[in-house]
Amino acid sequence: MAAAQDSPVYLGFDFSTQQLKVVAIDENLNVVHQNNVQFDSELPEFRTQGGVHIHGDRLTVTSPVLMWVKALDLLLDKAKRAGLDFSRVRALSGSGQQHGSVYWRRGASETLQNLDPDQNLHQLLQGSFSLGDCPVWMDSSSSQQCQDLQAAAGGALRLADITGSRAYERFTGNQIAKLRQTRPDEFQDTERISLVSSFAASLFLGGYAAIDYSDGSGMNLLDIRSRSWSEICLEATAPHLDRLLGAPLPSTSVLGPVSSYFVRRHGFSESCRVAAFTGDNPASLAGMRLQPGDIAVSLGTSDTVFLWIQQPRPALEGHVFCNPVDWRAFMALLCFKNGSLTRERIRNECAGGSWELFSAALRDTPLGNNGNIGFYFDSMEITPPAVGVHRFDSDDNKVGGDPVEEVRALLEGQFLSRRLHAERLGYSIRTRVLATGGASSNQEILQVLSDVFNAPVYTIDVSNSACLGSGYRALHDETDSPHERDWPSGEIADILYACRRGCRAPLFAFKPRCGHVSISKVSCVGLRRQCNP
Ligand SMILES: O=C(CO)[C@@H](O)[C@H](O)CF
Repeated sequence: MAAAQDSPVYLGFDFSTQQLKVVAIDENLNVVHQNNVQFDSELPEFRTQGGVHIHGDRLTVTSPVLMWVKALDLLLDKAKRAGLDFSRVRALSGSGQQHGSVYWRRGASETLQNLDPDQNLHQLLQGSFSLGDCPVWMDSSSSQQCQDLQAAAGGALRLADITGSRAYERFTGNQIAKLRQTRPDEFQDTERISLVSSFAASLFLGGYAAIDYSDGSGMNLLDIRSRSWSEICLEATAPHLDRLLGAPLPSTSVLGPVSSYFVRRHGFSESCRVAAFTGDNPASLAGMRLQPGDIAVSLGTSDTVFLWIQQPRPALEGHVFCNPVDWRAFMALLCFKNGSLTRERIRNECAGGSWELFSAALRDTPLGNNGNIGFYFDSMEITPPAVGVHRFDSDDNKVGGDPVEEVRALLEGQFLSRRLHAERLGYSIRTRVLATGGASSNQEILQVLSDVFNAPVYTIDVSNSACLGSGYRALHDETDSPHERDWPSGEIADILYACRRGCRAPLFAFKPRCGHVSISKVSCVGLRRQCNP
């Protein structure tokens, strides 16, 4: 549905691991434009694989910050050429892969405030970063710093109680500690540290953007109850770290108007507002408008299982973040590093690189895969901390070669693991599973998910809820003065919607304001196999 040419639009950006995406929505929440830049194929000069560089130690994983900057230049040009009129943009927000960190060189603030509209960002910011290759969420090289932080906090459980998580290698505080110890000159030359989300917001603001509570919860530095930096954690990480981070803000904050650079170079309106950016998973939670009892499964580079909770229950596994929508609430999350990259490897090896053959293999194999299952930790897994490929036959004997039908063995292993770890944390799946992320557009993969979780699976019309959630947040948080807004209570409207299999079934859609986003249901076949990965 094309919006009227002069009606306002709202932009949601997502700086994710493999690509930069944008979704434009109108006031009725209809998607009027979406676009993306794939890092590997469209910016080959950075020579990334899956958007990252995996270093020789197989533990250190980084991404070039200038690749993200150049991707934004490219994306804005692509969107403009495709006809998106930036003067209609009333507000924008966005998300970034969580935990990654960006190190602004001394003097960068001055550069950000005085960008020359005749040049692109990539040229203007060439010398603005004290560290060119940024640690990202796939890094697992900061184990020593994790041990040091846990010792300083009084143990793993104490740290989890303060920050929502025990120490994790990918969490930003431990990465900062490692950088200070191993790259002291670069660290000394740093005047500001951003998350990927607040780095992206800074580009649009023309100045350093605050870290929001929700994404800041993924640093092992923020006290999730007081929503302020934990003194114990800051002191254990680096001296005067609060000055480098700036004060955190509510995720619903409006940070200010877009910078004059975007007005003069890209035709944005001077009144266009920038709402706080947040992490990709918190943005997905906003985009999917979870209801109590829902559980969301994001099938992306990482797979995540997350849900909206009212009270924090930190544990030694999984994470509790401040809620991005309601500052009084929280969100629980489990992260599984071996997600789409592992599915793509098995697609390449067992289905000739074709998703259609991958899906056919799932259609042609029975639930439970005749007892064959596998756990594929191509790189060091986060949940559980394990590595390697482990296949089992129907007698639970470890088998070396490819088990019969490895495609189903992979998916049932992945989804059983996700369900088991969620239930171990007390998050039982009571109503429905909301799926998002790239793989959520594959019907056969969703069917396996539905079977394993023994619950109906719903998807939303765009497989990228983080972008959509950011567009919703831009629409909702836009205000005349930067202050915190409560998210509206969404209406659950009961609508009849032909699910993809043609049957008509009463489904729920959320209907914030006057629009609605349709969702489709994948029927639940029921679980016939229990296995303890
Ligand atoms: O580490 C994660 C969450 O804790 C991942 O889902 C990243 O956010 C992916 F970008």
